[in-house]
Formats: sequence, C-alpha cells, structure tokens
Amino acid sequence: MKFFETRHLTKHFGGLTAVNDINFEVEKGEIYGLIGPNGSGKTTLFNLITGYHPSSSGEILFQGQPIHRLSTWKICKLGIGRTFQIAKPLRRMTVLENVMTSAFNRAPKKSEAMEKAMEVLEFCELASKKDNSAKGLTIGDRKRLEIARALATAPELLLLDETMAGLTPQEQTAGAELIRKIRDSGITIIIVEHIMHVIMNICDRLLCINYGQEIARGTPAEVANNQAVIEAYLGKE
Ligand SMILES: Nc1ncnc2c1ncn2[C@@H]1O[C@H](COP(=O)(O)OP(=O)(O)OP(=O)(O)O)[C@@H](O)[C@H]1O
Repeated sequence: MKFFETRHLTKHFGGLTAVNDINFEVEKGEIYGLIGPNGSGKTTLFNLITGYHPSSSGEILFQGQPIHRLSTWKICKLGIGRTFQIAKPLRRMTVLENVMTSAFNRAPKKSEAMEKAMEVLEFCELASKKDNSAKGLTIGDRKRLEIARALATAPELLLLDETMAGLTPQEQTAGAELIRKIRDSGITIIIVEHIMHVIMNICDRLLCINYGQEIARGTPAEVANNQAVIEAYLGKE
C-alpha cells in the first residue's frame, strides 16, 4: 500500500484548468517538494488534498483510502494537517490558546489539549511566548505558530505552504531545521516553497508543475538541471 498518492487529479475553475492530470506518490518519512512558478497550481493541489476544493476528476489516496470525497475535518482526523500561505492566527487569543484549538482535534478534554499544545510549543521553540497575544508576533513567530497549529492536530502527513516566505536568512535556516526535526519525529511532509536553496537542501524528491501540469520530477539535482524547469522559471532564450 502506498502512503500517499494522487491519480489523474484534475481541477477546473470554469474554463481554467488549475490542476491537470497530476499523478504523484509520497513515501512515508519523505520530505517531498512541490515547486512551480506563480499560479502553477501548487496551492490548489493542497486545497484538493485537504478537501477545501472538490476535485473535478481523479483520485487522492491516503494510506490506501480514497479521501477525495471527504470533508476537510474528516481528512484532518485521518491524519493530514496543513499550514496556509498567509498565516491567520486567532488574533485575540494567546499563542497557547491558538495551538489548543487545534489540539482539540484529538484531545477531548481541555487538560489534554493543553498538554498536547505545550508539547508542540516546546518542539517548535515557542513555549517561552505561550502567553503572548498572537497579534503581536513577528512574521517568523507567526509562521512558527502556523506550523505549531498544524502539528497540534497530530498529523501523519503535513502539508507546508510557503512557511519560509518573508523570513530572514537566519530564520530560514532555523525553519529548515524545524522541518527536518518534524520529519525525524516520524511525520511525512509535502512542502511548497519558492526559496530554492531551502527546497533543494531539505527535499528528498521534487515534483515541478507549470500551468497545472507536471513538467519534471526527481531528486533536487535532477529537477534543478531539467531544461523544462529552467525554461519555466527563466523563460526560453
Ligand atoms: N478559487 C479559485 N477560483 C478561480 N481560480 C482560482 C481559484 N484558486 C486558484 N485559481 C487559479 O488557479 C491557478 C493556480 O493557482 P494557485 O494559487 O494554485 O497557484 P500557486 O502555484 O499556488 O501560485 P503561487 O506560487 O503564486 O502561490 C491560478 O491561475 C489561479 O488564479
């Protein structure tokens, strides 16, 4: 049984095909990168996997189970968590309360949710800010909180959507370390990221899409040297 796969996954928005016949598999324990120029369909792919948009056709299987007709909350319960490109914490709540709201996905009691949230905050090195209001956080900490909220749902597969955008080089290095630590804790990762040196360093394999379609796949070195990928990013000579 494959850990995660899509088969002929397609999404039309009216006359626009945002995701066009995408087939890929992710093995348990991998960091799998999804790259492509702006508007190529990466976030739409995440929205299909997590049930935010219904697919037009094709299948998504998680641990052998079809999930493409399930609601967002059922997909989350099955063990797929995600972050959003634009982090929107619950601004009037503290950092701890934000993470607790996600922990309630599996922890029915408040004390259990708090315990899980604290464990995640320690893991993400945010515990010292647990009582801070979410609205006062720096971009770096807001991105970390976004990851912490996703981790608190206890996912087996975590989708990270541009968690490095807007970070300083030092924060990017720390962010990459956190992503590796998440993988080492047993969570499989699919990551969308535009910062190429990060993606090339942390991913085991990559899929590159353009206009919703696959243009290349392979190891970071294979994809970086692929002519179609170079042209998609830089244009033809
Ligand atoms: N809800 C929607 N309704 C109509 N069109 C949409 C919708 N969501 C996305 N699109 C379109 O689908 C295409 C793919 O968009 P998507 O956001 O998935 O790209 P992306 O690769 O994530 O881009 P970026 O790297 O800029 O975040 C774009 O042309 C976009 O305008």
